[in-house]
Amino acid sequence: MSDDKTPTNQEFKLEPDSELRFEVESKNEKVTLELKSGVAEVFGTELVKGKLYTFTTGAKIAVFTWRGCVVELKGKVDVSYVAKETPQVMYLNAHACLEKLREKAGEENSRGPITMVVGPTDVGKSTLCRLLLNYAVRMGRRPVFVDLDVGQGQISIPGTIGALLVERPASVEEGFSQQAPLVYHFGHKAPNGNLTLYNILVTRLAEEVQERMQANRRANASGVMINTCGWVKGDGYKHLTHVAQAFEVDVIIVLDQERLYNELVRDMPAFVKVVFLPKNGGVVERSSGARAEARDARVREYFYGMRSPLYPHSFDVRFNETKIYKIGAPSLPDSCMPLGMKAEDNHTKLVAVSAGTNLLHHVLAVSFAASTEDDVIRSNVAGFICVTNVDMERQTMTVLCPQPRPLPKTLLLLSDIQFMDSH
Ligand SMILES: Nc1ncnc2c1ncn2[C@@H]1O[C@H](COP(=O)(O)OP(=O)(O)OP(=O)(O)O)[C@@H](O)[C@H]1O
Repeated sequence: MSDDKTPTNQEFKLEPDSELRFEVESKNEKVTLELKSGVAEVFGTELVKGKLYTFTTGAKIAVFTWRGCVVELKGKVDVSYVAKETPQVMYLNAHACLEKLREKAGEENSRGPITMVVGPTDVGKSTLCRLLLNYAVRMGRRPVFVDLDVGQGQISIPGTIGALLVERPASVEEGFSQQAPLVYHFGHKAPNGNLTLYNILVTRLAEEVQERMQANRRANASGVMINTCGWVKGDGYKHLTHVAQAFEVDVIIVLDQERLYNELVRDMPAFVKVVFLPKNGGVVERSSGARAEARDARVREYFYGMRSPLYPHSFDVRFNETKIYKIGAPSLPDSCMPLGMKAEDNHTKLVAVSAGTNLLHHVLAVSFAASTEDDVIRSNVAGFICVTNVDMERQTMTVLCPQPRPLPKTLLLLSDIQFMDSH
């Protein structure tokens, strides 16, 4: 293992069935990867020989080869080593089993496998979803990717859940293409921020995904891959069983935790296949600081792009031109609630938010709901804006917005997610 942090220009010869793992940690660092010969892939996406792939600070990458290859890394990597022991063959077997179910679904014109990947934090759930989706799409499938991880998800920004039709393998550097995802606003970075709302949104997303799949035969036979949060104990476990029920899952892949595996085998109906897979030893544990940075980076990416830059607009909006709401009022004991209402109802209550400094640096979701008459909670969102300045004297706020003014005349939903625009 090398972690001397000196600039490197290293060539690695990888034996079949091994992987090169590396991390870029230093600030403002760029590392390029090039496949010199042989065949290799990064989380299921094949590398193109001679193409330079650039990775920046925070990247934790594994280059895996089935048949052997030579790769070169240029730049300062903080960690780089070759691992011969990986669970890749088991992951490939899982893919082969899913493929069988897809073939059967194609022949019978029925629904392909609905697979959910679960496990504690930092076991490689997102990476396994990406790998299995990439393998599926490389076989000509069009699976749907559902990301329920509101903290470290791969679709849209933190504080949301969403779905995406995967039509091509993920880009090695940028992940899956974010064209036209279906996104619901949750507003918290963990499901326990409002579990009642989270479960409602999961049910809503499941219904919508099902509907859209029925209209697309190829996607229907390809099935769904669901990524979940690493919250697996107590209420966390209950929320997983809710997801399984809402999506009517066929397969649950449990990464790393035997206890969770046994609980699910015990509690799931017999037709749900619960499979245990070991985690890849290369998966990197992330501190809460690193998680917060990753969330920040996702919001920045939403507004400013990643490799191909985006140019968001910044303009002033008068307070009286906006309708801002928040979902969920503070909890009250049942005894304090009006007759016939439960404390839970408060969690889904739409509360008007008066504009002021309370909005500063907050992300606001632009809902498709035009008024409170609509089903605001269950409406998906068109996009996001961020409040970068508040002027109480002029009663205006400055917003960062992907589109030029004016803001659509729909409701704005306040999120707990904050973003400091340092551009
Ligand atoms: N084989 C590997 N070698 C090196 N790094 C890896 C490998 N597999 C995954 N990683 C990295 O480890 C980190 C954590 O992986 P991942 O996000 O898949 O875990 P997770 O279980 O989904 O995490 P979370 O608990 O946040 O949902 C990611 O940065 C990923 O790029």
